[in-house]
Amino acid sequence: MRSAAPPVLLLDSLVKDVGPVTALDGRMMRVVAGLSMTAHAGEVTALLGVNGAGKTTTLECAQGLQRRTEGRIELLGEDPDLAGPSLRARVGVMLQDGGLPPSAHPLPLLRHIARMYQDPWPVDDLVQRLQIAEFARTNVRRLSGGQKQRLALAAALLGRPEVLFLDEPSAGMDPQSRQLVFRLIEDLRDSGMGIILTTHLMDDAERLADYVYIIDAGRVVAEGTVPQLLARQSAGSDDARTLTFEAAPGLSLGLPERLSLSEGRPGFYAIDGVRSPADLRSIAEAWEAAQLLPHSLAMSTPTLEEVFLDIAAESADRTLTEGGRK
Ligand SMILES: Nc1ncnc2c1ncn2[C@@H]1O[C@H](COP(=O)(O)OP(=O)(O)OP(=O)(O)O)[C@@H](O)[C@H]1O
Repeated sequence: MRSAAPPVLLLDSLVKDVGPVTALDGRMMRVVAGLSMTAHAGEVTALLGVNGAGKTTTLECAQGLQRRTEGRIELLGEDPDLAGPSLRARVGVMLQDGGLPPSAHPLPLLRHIARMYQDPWPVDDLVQRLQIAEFARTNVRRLSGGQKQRLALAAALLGRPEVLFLDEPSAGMDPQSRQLVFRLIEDLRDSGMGIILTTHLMDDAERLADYVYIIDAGRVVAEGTVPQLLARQSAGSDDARTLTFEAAPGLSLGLPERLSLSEGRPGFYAIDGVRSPADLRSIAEAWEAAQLLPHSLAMSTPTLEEVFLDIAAESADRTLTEGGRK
């Protein structure tokens, strides 16, 4: 169940047109096409979508960095296009390209930004949590992508924001930096901050997100908690598993209808819909009837990546059908 408290961000039927676009003979292009979502305090809300799905544009409209074409936006209860500096001070933003001055050094930069706030987050604490000391003597221009991201995150947190926007937070990060940043995001969420992030990485969403919106062509095509989205793939049951095994190519098995056999690469099989030990017995009986002992076998639950690919394919089919009907 999602929190009953008012959302920290509400988007209602958001539309954003950009252009005029030369490739469209000077017409406008609809990048966000009626998108609705909410994000709550103490939760990580993830916008998941392929490159170009409209995630960054959506969040830039939400932050008041781009003007919407239509729809309603409430950020901490205010319209970001009409709000003054008091709203900005309650919102932290970490942009994909960092947005940091290239000639600055990390510590003076953080101290300078901290002075803009009445009660800033102590710089030393952020430096320690994000291990910034190890690159403190390097100017922004020479930092690696992951180091820039860590510095940008520290800068976004200095004002102790109530809402934090993160655009692709793990882009360019090595596994250690990613762990560091993810642990901090989890601590921030547990302390009650509302965190909204975009990503096209399923692992990031699976690890961090309390609620996921899957975005395609500027629209929400699926939403839910990660377990809810995974259950969707298993025909509504959280318990269904897939049994994969290797055997000679071109096999056919006499399985009950509820168990479906597919062959991916030749000789690599998957049986979807395995829900009980009785299903395993049916599979073993089918193998026995075919005098087959698999070379290897494994049981797994569907991954968010499989769900995402499935939803993306459904969405593409729908777009084609709708296009065909026009
Ligand atoms: N001002 C603009 N003029 C023309 N096209 C634009 C403009 N702004 C965005 N787009 C296009 O709109 C689409 C959505 O862009 P957006 O950056 O919001 O996607 P995204 O989901 O954040 O992608 P990524 O994961 O690559 O960051 C893209 O195809 C982009 O090229």
